[in-house]
Amino acid sequence: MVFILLNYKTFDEGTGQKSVDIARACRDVSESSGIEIAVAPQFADLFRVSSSVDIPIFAQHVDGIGSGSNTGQVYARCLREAGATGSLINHSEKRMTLADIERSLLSLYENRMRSVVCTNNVATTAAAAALSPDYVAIEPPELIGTGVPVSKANPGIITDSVEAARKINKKVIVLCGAGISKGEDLKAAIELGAGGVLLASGIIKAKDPKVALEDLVSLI
Ligand SMILES: O=C(CO)COP(=O)(O)O
Repeated sequence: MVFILLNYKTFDEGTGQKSVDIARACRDVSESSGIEIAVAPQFADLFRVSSSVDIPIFAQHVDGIGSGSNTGQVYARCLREAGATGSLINHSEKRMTLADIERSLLSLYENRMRSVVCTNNVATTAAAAALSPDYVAIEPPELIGTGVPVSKANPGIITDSVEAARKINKKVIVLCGAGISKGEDLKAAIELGAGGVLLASGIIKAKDPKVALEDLVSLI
């Protein structure tokens, strides 16, 4: 089953009430297409979105900490209480050490939440797969936010990542991201062996996000 995860980053177009409007567009397109579309709004919008729209909601980051003296850190249980059912870990814009990635993953397992570990190349994909997250998302940093789709600019990084992850842990699903926005980008990603995509600006900053989402799923 194809999985689409929409990362809101800190774009104004997905901040505050707009986070709910975009989540509603995702729900509508998910219902009409039958494709799972999840959203990753900012922390402070998680509860707002989960209170309004019934789709899978991810945080953009989680720390591997528990209850206690951890001011300013992001606690998995609090994310779950806010309505999140999963989290990104190690996004290129929020890099972590391997040890911290593992701790964050453990905090998600403990709270029965889904995990997406982002990676920047084939070697880090293999390392992430060894930690058994639900998904690894390969995103070449140089293509993020460019509108140039990874599935066209660097298809080899997707096929090599899928192969590397499969060798280490067959259960891990590989997503890809960076520059994905069109139906042809998603179709190419699936043909290259990805289980779905992680994307942001092409939808969040589109004039009409719902129309952009309809295009994204149109060839699946
Ligand atoms: O970083 C990304 C998603 O997490 C990709 O961003 P863009 O879709 O804007 O290239």
